[in-house]
Amino acid sequence: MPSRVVPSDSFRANPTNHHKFLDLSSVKELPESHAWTSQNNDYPFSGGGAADGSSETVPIVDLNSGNATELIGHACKTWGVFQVVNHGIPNNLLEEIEAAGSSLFSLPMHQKLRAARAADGVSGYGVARISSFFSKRMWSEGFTIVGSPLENARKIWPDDYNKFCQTIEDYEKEMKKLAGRLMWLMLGSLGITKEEEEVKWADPKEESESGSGCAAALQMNSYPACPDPDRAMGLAAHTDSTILTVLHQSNISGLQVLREGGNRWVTVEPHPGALVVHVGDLMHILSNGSYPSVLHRAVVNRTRHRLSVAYLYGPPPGVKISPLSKLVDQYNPPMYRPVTWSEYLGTKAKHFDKALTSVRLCAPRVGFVDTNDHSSVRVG
Ligand SMILES: O=C(O)CCC(=O)C(=O)O
Ligand SMILES: [Fe+2]
Repeated sequence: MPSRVVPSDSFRANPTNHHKFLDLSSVKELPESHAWTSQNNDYPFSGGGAADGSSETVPIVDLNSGNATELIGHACKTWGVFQVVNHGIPNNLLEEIEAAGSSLFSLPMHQKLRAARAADGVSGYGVARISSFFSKRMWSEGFTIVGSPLENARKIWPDDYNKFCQTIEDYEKEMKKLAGRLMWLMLGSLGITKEEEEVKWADPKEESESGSGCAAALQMNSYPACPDPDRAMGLAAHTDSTILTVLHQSNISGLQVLREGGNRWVTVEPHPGALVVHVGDLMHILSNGSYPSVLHRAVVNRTRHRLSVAYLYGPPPGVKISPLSKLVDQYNPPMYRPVTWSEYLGTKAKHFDKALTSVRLCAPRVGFVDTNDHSSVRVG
């Protein structure tokens, strides 16, 4: 279990479970409430991967390669996302977490609802957290774990919660190590080392047994097969409010990222054993705008149930995140004001796609493409 949890008040600020639950796996025709049109999203609705005639794909980085730092830095600058292989997470653990997700989401609705996320709660079963910003509903369900999964797992499986909890615990432990390693590779590529006083909070030595004091949450997502996938949206376009996110997707495609320039969605094709890494908004701030936080979404398909598990990695509570001073000089003033994770989550819950702009101190330099200005995304 992560020893510290995500500051929860800000999650509470955005109650999203007010919708009535619909058992998506039993619906034979797409209801109007779930039918999206171009008015619900300003970005090109179709496209993604080979179908659009482009061969451009999200970079895959081998963590064993001698130049992993450079490759990651380049991927972060140009895409804000990459896949990693040879990441050290055992395959059987990836299979186990997927099986844990399957066993949870395939339960009858009444059983999942025993752990429904309360309107003012942080953990549990419910609709996507960003739902309140959209007038149409998404074709997905989720289960959020902040801190121990025990309480909710017990509600769902009163006599049989151990296996689920053990898998979550094992997975989070491994993810924490990997996320820390990835963060240092990302920062290393910007010339930031563990010696820097400013990033001492991220140093594993700062906290004895369980790695750094960084906090995390686990988000399990389920996208049932959909009778009309071209008009449905699994998870609407967003950036993650994290330092970075490590995403495990089942071997069914659905994740798409907006390519720099903002006019093309590219599918992140599942690659055997690979994990997807997103640059989050807080890494964008730390890098003083060098690394864009990737805008992404999940689309659905007609025949197969897709699962994903996102490990949302952030700084310890109370730590102020601001552009690192090594990346700031008279020509590159700090683009953002300092924020804690909790503060930023509160801002995101209020301003959604305008959250980064709302903590911004100065506009990007002339000639610098602001890949993080998503304010043209129409919400709700
Ligand atoms: O299901 C996916 O591929 C994306 C999930 C995601 O973006 C999230 O949980 O933040
Ligand atoms: Fe995401």
